[in-house]
Amino acid sequence: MSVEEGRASLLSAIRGPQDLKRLSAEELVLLSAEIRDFLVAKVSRTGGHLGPNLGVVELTLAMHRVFDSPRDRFLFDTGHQSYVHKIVTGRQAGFDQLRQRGGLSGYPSRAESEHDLIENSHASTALSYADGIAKAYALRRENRSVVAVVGDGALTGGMCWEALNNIATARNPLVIVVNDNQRSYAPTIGGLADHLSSLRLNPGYEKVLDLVKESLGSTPLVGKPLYEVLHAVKKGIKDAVAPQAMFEDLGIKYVGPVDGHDIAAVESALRRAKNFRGPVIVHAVTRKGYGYRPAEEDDADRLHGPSSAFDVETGKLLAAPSVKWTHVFADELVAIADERPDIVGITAAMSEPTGIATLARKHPDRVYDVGIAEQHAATSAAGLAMGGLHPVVAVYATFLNRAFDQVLLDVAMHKLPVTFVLDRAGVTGPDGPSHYGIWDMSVFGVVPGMRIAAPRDSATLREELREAIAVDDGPTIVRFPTGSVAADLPAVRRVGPVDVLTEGRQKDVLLVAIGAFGHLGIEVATRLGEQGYGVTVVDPRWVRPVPAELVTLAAAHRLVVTVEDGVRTGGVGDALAKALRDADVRVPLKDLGVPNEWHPHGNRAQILADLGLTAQDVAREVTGWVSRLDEAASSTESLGAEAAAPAPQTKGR
Ligand SMILES: Cc1ncc(C[n+]2csc(CCOP(=O)(O)OP(=O)(O)O)c2C)c(N)n1
Ligand SMILES: CC(=O)[C@@H](O)[C@H](O)COP(=O)(O)O
Ligand SMILES: [Mg+2]
Repeated sequence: MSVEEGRASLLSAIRGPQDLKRLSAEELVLLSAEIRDFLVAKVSRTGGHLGPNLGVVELTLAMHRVFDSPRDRFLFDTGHQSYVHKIVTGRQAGFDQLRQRGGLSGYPSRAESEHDLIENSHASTALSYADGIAKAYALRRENRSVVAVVGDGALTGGMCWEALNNIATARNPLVIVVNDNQRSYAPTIGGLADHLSSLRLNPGYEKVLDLVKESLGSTPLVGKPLYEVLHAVKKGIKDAVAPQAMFEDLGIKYVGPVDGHDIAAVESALRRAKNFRGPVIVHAVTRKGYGYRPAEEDDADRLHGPSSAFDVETGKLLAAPSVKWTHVFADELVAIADERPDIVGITAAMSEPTGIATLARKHPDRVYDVGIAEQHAATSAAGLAMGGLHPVVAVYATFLNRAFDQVLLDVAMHKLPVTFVLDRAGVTGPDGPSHYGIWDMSVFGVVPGMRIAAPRDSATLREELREAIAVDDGPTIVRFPTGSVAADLPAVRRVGPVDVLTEGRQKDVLLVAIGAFGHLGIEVATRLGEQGYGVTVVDPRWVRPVPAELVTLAAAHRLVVTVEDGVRTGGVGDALAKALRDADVRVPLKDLGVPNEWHPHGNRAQILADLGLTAQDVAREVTGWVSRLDEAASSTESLGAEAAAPAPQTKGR
């Protein structure tokens, strides 16, 4: 059988993990190569997390050969590295629709498979889940293994250490596979990364220990003294060769480092871990993008997550480059930082994706990468502000959710000048519900003293970023969506902070188009204008607290409609409705936005269409509402006319 034929037959014969257990060492090597070919072939057409998954092929195969999923539970921290797990658990066919509406999720999905558990794509959660599950199995006396795969990047997240603290004292059997590929997107930062490299660079003290045991001969333990000698030797060796094996000092056994691409070595380590009756870390050293040269040579992020189809030969995206919201932000931030030495940037392990890297290239001493640690990012920003600087914290909108308390009490309560720039705000899409950035205008809108800006295009992004950074008595947020920036949309006039984008001859509808929905608003006004209705479209620019000028504008119209790329519950529409009530302005308000639900993966445009957030759908809705107002008005008029006219003569009563 040729290698190619050999390859073609192996993967196609894998229907489930049981099929892995009968493979020989040679077949496993062939299968690993075939899986890499499969990953590159499929992800090059759909986009997705290629680098992380190329790095866990052998690791995942070894896990499924040593343990028995789904009886034994597999937890993937962040979940972006679960493609191989999906391939060997019966989902190869789904990869043609990876991350597409109705297709395979890019993360574990309980709806897809009994083998999947954690669906949240936010990092650093797996060990907490694992601690809980292990406690449940202990209490229920269920003899099942819990295996958590956590990346070196995810380990920089605080929750991991909260979990390890508990795992150590709970002492339940629990296998923690540290997938140490030395990178998040960029090389993983911090003391932990240094510690892992110190462990990588030292021969595992287990190996040295084995050498000592061999040199002592296979003398059976003849009693306490010899055991104590051996144990003292082991302690000394550990201190000598793994100077800071902090995991063991925490009370968690450490196995490794092991070559994460050597299936036999990983299996051996996992079997030891499986048989160890307590918490154990298996430190697997892997390479992100392993086996695919364009990924291995990608200095930016080892092809961490190409957002769409790419050329297999080069790894380069096929889509023509466009100006992204992120680029506009990054350029303006550098311009501002050039003018103001007090401006510093913070990223949570996403320097390139958020544009902070652009600032770092110009002012390397004024950028801090805190690791995947958004809570720390917020409160260390508070510290930087207390120290006289104005930090700009750039994160994806969804990731700031976990730092609500820090934003509320460490930043806002102290009235500190920190600007949070939320990229990927609103409906995102391919990464599924836990990546939607739809909560910020509601959640952070309630923070006293917080001011939130939602630019509609490049010009307003630059302008509102400057306005935000100029605020020195409290926090600000500037939020914008994923993808290409909208074409500039000039205002016809400005009322306070509010831009009027167009106005009709009569004031039938005030359409409040928030953020990137400015163009949608203009199109809706055009459609309604064709039906004879006058629509004033405004962009508030600063959306929380809602500008008082919106109340005044509303009072002059028959109907107010708000459209926002965020949840309706507690959103801008809700806040404006409250403002109208408080001002006793009795104009009906209809708020359009994202329902407060879990929305599926797909692409942004499709999802917005599914939610009725298109110009055509909004125009149809508004037409219905305003024509009902007409009907009500005309029936009131006719009722009025009837009331004025003599009552029609009726035959005696
Ligand atoms: C709370 C949170 N912040 C940021 C991210 C974005 N993110 C996704 S994967 C990743 C890097 C993860 O690095 P690591 O855990 O080492 O996994 P690897 O990709 O190296 O396999 C980051 C920062 C996230 N998913 N969750
Ligand atoms: C899991 C992960 O890496 C996410 O943060 C996400 O995939 C980023 O996607 P985009 O940068 O393409 O929005
Ligand atoms: Mg990593």
